[in-house]
Amino acid sequence: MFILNEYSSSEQLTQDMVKNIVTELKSAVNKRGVASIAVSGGKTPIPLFNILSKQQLPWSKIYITLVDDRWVDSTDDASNEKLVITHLLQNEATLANFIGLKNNAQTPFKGELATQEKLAEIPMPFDVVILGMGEDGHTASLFPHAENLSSGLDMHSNKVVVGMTPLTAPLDRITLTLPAILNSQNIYLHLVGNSKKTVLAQALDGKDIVDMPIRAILQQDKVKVVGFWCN
Ligand SMILES: O=C1O[C@H](COP(=O)(O)O)[C@@H](O)[C@H](O)[C@H]1O
Repeated sequence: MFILNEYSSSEQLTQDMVKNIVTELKSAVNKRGVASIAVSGGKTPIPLFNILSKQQLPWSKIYITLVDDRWVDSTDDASNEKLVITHLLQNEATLANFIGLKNNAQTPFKGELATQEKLAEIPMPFDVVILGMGEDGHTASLFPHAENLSSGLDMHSNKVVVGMTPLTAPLDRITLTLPAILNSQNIYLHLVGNSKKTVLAQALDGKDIVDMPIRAILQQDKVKVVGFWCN
């Protein structure tokens, strides 16, 4: 269940994604009193965060977490938490409830349980999960051929997060597991650039999830996934 929306400008793409996110979060607050969203890190979502942060929403009823983070301090430039603090938890969105994935454990593997306990505060299912994709076919921090990938993909593990040591990128990570990502009303895949479109075509063309973990998102039938792409 994957559809791709293509845009001729990044401004149009951002506007449309923001419109969809605002609609879903407002409707969730109206229905259950609270809403939740899990966002990606990386460079792609920065313009989206800047505009989303200015929207009039009942932010104090909205819970925000990350789909993944590098196991670094939240003041480190490589931290996705730092990115969210700098670009999303600003303007109107300073009132939002943010729960990060990093804790004080020495490694993400040792920190899994404490993060899972923190995340118990988040209203589930997520109303929106925003995913990105790396040029190696990773999404969140589900990395191709990583030692712990099978644990992240296990639909019966009862784990919300797992540690991950990528073979194709630096730094240990913590990531939402596949069942946690799929426990969402909406999944949006945010892609910018021609090279990401080529990688997407490769992902749609094959079946091996260990080669390209994004396939576990694109080729499932539990949740509709909407792609937003522009060059
Ligand atoms: O490592 C990561 O990369 C992906 C893609 O990042 P981008 O810079 O190409 O947008 C991102 O979705 C993920 O959250 C991040 O940790």
